Amino acid sequence: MGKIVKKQRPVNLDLRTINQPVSAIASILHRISGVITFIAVGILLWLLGMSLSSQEGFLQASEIMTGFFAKFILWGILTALAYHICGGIRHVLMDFGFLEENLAIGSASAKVSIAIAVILSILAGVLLW
Ligand code: HEM
Repeated sequence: MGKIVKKQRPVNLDLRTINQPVSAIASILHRISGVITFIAVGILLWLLGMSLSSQEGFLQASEIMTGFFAKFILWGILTALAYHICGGIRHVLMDFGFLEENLAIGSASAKVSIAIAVILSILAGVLLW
């Protein structure tokens, strides 16, 4: 006997039209910040290699880092790293059972990690400019 399935089921797969809970936003940001951090490792190693190659290399790296665009990229990297670490610590605390895994704690800890990352991002901006 076939299953009885409602023909008009609610289907909404357009993520832009779904009101995402803060924990979902925190999760998406954690993935994006992880990918940015991964790309950043290459950029920072390239810069480190240049600065250690010779005296001229060091001056060249210093020169690159005085530009607004380079500072903006570095600020983005530091912001992504700050958020990734905050979100990562939240994950670790949940995994070890220090934070209860329920909706209220999940939402509150997501808000706290985003807020701390915003503060660290502002501090990174102050440090760079
Ligand atoms: C070079 C440094 C790092 C890079 C490139 C990096 C990159 C990534 C990437 C790409 C993911 C996968 C995200 C996903 O699939 O949703 C991830 C996950 C994760 N990262 Fe990092 N990460 C770095 C440092 C850190 C640090 C310092 C922490 C600790 C605070 C951390 C904690 C985590 C945790 C807990 C997860 C798993 C999250 C989950 O279960 O959804 N990561 N990382």
